[in-house]
Amino acid sequence: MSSASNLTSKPGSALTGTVRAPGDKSMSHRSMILGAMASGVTEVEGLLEGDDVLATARAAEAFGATIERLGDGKWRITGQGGFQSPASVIDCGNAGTGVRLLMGAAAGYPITATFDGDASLRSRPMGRVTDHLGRMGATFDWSGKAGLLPATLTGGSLTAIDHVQTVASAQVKSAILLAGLNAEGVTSVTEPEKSRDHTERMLRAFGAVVEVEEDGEGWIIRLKGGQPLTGTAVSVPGDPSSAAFPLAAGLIVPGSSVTVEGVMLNPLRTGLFDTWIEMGADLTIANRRISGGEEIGDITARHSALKGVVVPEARAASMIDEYPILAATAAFAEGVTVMRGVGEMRVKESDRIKLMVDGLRACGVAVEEEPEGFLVTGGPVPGAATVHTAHDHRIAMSHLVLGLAAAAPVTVDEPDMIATSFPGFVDLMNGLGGDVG
Ligand SMILES: O=C(O)C1=C[C@@H](OP(=O)(O)O)[C@@H](O)[C@H](O)C1
Ligand SMILES: C=C(OP(=O)(O)O)C(=O)O
Repeated sequence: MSSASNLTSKPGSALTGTVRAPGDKSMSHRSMILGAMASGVTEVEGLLEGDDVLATARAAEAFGATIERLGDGKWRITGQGGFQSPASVIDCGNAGTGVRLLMGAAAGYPITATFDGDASLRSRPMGRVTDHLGRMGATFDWSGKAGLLPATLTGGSLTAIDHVQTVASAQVKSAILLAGLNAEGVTSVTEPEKSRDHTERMLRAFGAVVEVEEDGEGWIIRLKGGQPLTGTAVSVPGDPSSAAFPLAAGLIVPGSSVTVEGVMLNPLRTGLFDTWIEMGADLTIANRRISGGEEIGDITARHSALKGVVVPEARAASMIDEYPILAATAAFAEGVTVMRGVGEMRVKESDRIKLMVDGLRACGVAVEEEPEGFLVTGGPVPGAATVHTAHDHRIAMSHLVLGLAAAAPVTVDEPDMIATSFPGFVDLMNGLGGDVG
């Protein structure tokens, strides 16, 4: 039985068919923020209309942009070439990307803004961004504990910094680069391990010069302050992090064959697909093409006999949001899947290592927890559990997919959070033949 407070997936039927993944969440946030910072009109197609991005759209409006919804996924942003002080608190909801990038963007302007979010966002570390924005000259007032929302930012008169990343975080890099756009001097971010580069790519599309120097496994990104942005057209491809869920069902439910069209294939986002292929997945990518400055393709996943693997730690940044669904598929693999070097999972919407360990154990899967990782041993998956999701969309979707291939149904609590990144998830899965309700 479905209800507002839970959602259940039942095993039994194969999933077949072709679907489109919702628009990429990272690019959708960035299109709203850059569109609001720019002068003139930005037209976006394929925008993810998930709760996180809608919160960023409201924030962009509060900072002075005009935001219009023209149709499904089609939005127009008319920017004023800068931010003004908002009249009320900027509520970023559940979105780490939204709040961290907005803080970076706002820091460059002589304005004051208070940022807040839901209980999950209030528990996530903001110091990783605000410490560096503070070094550039922004100030933060914390109404509660320092480093945790809510926080009031006063920006303007920034000076460029050279920042060397200690964790591979695109949110930290992006916040610093967006602030650097309105700072005196050249801002640089050195990444010993590359993180997703959507901000750099989109800044260029809006007319900024962003220099990238390869440096061993990583790179150094440099941006001169004082560059204006000009509105442009943005086409948002399908989100690989969302495509992962129907594809995972295709791999683990017997008799299935699922195709997801138009999935972004930026190599800084496709670590999960590489890992599945190493596990023996029948995963094929067809029709590779360029759209909106990114390579995209149509991915087909067929039911496969998977084998456990050791996921290279260096791959973590390219699949950090995908470990929960990887763990769900690893539960059906022969042998052990080792996921280490993923301590960042503990500071996402929930402590995702703990939530996956608890959820998989409740479903009868053998799991070992480590401080910075976890190990899943595959085998028959009994299911027959109610899993606590701590309001985390990816924890919910991962266990619902697992339930489609388990021996007995799996229920998750608080399914409304799925709309954070994947509104329409239930209908999409059921349209393929799944039983989620
Ligand atoms: O920049 C982005 O759009 C994102 C970066 C990642 O976070 P970190 O930068 O904290 O690794 C990822 O987990 C998040 O879902 C989206
Ligand atoms: C971690 C995520 O998002 P954010 O950091 O934007 O809340 C996610 O979508 O899995």
